[in-house]
Amino acid sequence: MKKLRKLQQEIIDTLRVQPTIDPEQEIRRSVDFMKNYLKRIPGLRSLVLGISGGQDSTLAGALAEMAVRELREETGDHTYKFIAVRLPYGIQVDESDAMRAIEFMQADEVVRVDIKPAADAMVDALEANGIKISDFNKGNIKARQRMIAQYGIAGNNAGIVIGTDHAAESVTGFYTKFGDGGADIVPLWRLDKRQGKAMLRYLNAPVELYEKIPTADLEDNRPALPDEVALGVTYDDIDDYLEGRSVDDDVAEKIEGWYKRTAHKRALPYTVFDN
Ligand SMILES: NC(=O)c1ccc[n+]([C@@H]2O[C@H](COP(=O)([O-])OP(=O)(O)OC[C@H]3O[C@@H](n4cnc5c(N)ncnc54)[C@H](O)[C@@H]3O)[C@@H](O)[C@H]2O)c1
Ligand SMILES: Nc1ncnc2c1ncn2[C@@H]1O[C@H](COP(=O)(O)O)[C@@H](O)[C@H]1O
Ligand SMILES: O=P(O)(O)OP(=O)(O)O
Ligand SMILES: [Mg+2]
Repeated sequence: MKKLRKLQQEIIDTLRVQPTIDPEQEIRRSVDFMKNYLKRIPGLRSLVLGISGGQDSTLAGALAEMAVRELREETGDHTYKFIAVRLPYGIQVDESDAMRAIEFMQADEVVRVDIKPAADAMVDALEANGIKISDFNKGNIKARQRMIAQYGIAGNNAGIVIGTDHAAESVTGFYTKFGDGGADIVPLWRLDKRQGKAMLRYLNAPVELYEKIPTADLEDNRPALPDEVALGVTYDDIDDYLEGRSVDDDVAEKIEGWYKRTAHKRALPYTVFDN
């Protein structure tokens, strides 16, 4: 068998990815993590998460709802809740998927905030100062607007914000820094894309939600652009790499290129003590 690349092993160790998982065990692990976190910090009462209609937020939302439901039953405290947040930029073409996801997870509360007015206002204000905002840059402003909305809701509900970052996104830094990357707890961290899929399958989630093509859907000019097109590498290859399988050298180099370029996203802001 081909020996693992040195950086591949380092990445696997850093992101704590397992080559295989037992979906039931990993569901329990994430749910217990969220329950314990809420129990340990006095005053916290809610979990807040944006639901896009994609795979990751469907999984994180279903696990969050399980966590608060179990907490309510175990403690008798009925103030624990999960708030699902719809954050369309105007009209979202796959709105029905998002609502199907919310129905599947049986969210306690649903809040809807259209991020378009705020995102557009920010772009206009910047452009009024002569700063030309590209469509790509605007995409990151949309993602940060979603973060702001979720923190506004958390602040009003003794809540914390859940992030959906997982190993297959973390390795390429495929998220907006302080946008969807801005969160308080990340219950899917350690899992790759197919492992998340296996967990949704175990939970009997609607197939169309976990077989859906992953997209950040941030750009006006390229709506629903598949992550795999933006990245130039498939999730199957990323998952193989993270599970310690051998992949073609050009694939490994692409993944490692993303990993190195996005190191700053996986770190706290740098200080004079950093190297
Ligand atoms: N497909 C889409 O629709 C779409 C649209 C926009 C963004 N995205 C994805 O979201 C992700 C976000 O894009 P991004 O990474 O360009 O933007 P980002 O905002 O997440 O990160 C870039 C910012 O990080 C900081 N930074 C950059 N290099 C740094 C360094 N070496 N040290 C410290 N800080 C540094 C700078 O502030 C820079 O503006 C990307 O993976 C992108 O592909 C997707
Ligand atoms: N349209 C959306 N509504 C609510 N929440 C959203 C929306 N788009 C993205 N999100 C949240 O951001 C993360 C990351 O999305 P990616 O597709 O991985 O870029 C997603 O899980 C939602 O929590
Ligand atoms: O984060 P989500 O829920 O939008 O899933 P995906 O990354 O698969 O689009
Ligand atoms: Mg998505």
